[in-house]
Amino acid sequence: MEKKYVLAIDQGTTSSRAILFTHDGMIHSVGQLEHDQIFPQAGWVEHNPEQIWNNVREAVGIALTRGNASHEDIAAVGITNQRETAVVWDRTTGKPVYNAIVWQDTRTQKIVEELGGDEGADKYKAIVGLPLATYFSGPKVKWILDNVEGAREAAERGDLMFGNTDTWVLWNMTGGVEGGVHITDVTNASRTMLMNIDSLTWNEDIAKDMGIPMSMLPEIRSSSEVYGHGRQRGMLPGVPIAGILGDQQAATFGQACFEPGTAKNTYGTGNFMLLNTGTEPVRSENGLLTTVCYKIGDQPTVYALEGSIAVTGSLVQWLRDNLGFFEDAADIEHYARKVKDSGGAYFVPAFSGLFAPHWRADARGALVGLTRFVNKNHIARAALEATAFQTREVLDAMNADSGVPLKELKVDGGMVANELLMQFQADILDVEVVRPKVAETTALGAAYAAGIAVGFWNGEQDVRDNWAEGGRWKPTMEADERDRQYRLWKKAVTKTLDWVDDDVL
Ligand SMILES: Nc1ncnc2c1ncn2[C@@H]1O[C@H](COP(=O)(O)OP(=O)(O)O)[C@@H](O)[C@H]1O
Ligand SMILES: O=P(O)(O)OC[C@H](O)CO
Repeated sequence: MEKKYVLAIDQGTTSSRAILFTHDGMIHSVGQLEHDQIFPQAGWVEHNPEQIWNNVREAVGIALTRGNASHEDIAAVGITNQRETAVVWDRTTGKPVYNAIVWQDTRTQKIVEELGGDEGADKYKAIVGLPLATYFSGPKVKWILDNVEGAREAAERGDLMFGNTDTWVLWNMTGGVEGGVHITDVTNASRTMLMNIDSLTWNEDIAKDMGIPMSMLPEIRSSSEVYGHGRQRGMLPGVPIAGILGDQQAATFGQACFEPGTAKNTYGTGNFMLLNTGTEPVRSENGLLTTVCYKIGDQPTVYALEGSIAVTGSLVQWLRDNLGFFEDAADIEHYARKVKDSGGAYFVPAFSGLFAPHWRADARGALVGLTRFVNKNHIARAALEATAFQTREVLDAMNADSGVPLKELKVDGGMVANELLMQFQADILDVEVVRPKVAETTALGAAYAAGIAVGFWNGEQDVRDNWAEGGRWKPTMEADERDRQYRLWKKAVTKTLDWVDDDVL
């Protein structure tokens, strides 16, 4: 029977999506379920891995039903995921020993400082391409082994497994305790702080420093090959699972950023800009991460520089959920449009400290420039502008590292529906901003990786051919005004630094 679709599973920070894609890269059907955001204390963010797995299954069921499709129509499954979020589970019971610790969680601050010692944040940078920070999986695994009763002993006996959510979903899909495969791909492994960025193998010395037994670590594979098949009792019996990419790398692939010097920026819970740097890892001098972009089968590994911003869309959620500003995230545009500017207010959402290019765990959020003139509309606008300013900081770092200014920026993710933000983004960057027709590039990238592995697509040229422009914003702001606003933004950032003392969370 001829296969009609590739199924992508996008296990994101706020929801899990299942999407069936047709051969021309169009969406056929979607299933999507949100999961709980668990905040046990200030700075802590957790997810329930069992809820995530249940949601993934249900989302797949919905996508199949809505698409009037069965497993027999599906050529392959690709998995993409929120990266760094760490799950530790028991290989004999299949039960997580603790909730997943999410990438935004800052509880490992002390662990990170202790690991760095006199050498500080750059201790492992030459090996793994990353600064020591709470963001990455390794310190989160150490926290679980240090703090969950019996976990370290169980890990040392070889009973525990670690994975980002790609690995957790794949293990369950392929049978769980009944023979599930324990595998991750190079892009996810490059976010753990445990993988040597040049050799693409686990670094035993760093794992030892973090007290993580090697037996917990999944096998590292390419981003596009058959890892296993859907379990017989599941919804996808025998279907090859053939692609894994961290969600930001998947979006880069789905946006056809295959040439060195091409970049995309994804606007979701946070923002993540990736610049393809070719087949050699480039070390940043300006606060960016060196990461694996993708590896297709046995083709050469492609690397990227990444600027990760922790809080962008989640600031919109925060205004909605914590302050009750509006009912729906999209409504922010309605309020922001009521005013011509932010009325002098600048909102620096350093809720998880500041990520790229600052890497300052001691920062906390601040709303500055307030006068009695400022109202709800100005704050809504300042929140959107914060996303654009943070992106400018990252783009400046990328231009400085690469020496070649970016000509245009491809964008995707939930926030790019916001036209006001897109125009302001082009204005503040002084670069054209381009949105593709299919904005679900994350899921699409994972679908391509899987479809290429099984011959459903021939390769990168198919991805290029399917990419189509959906919208473009050109800069219109005067240079003086752009410079003035960006100068004030940078001043606002300085107000957030050095906030956290030992007795402040
Ligand atoms: N029209 C909009 N304007 C501004 N922000 C939006 C809009 N629509 C969605 N968002 C924000 O985008 C995020 C969702 O984007 P999505 O790409 O689905 O996120 P993720 O993959 O991180 O879960 C949410 O944080 C939400 O607040
Ligand atoms: O799930 P998203 O889209 O918020 O992406 C999360 C990133 O992978 C974190 O590094």
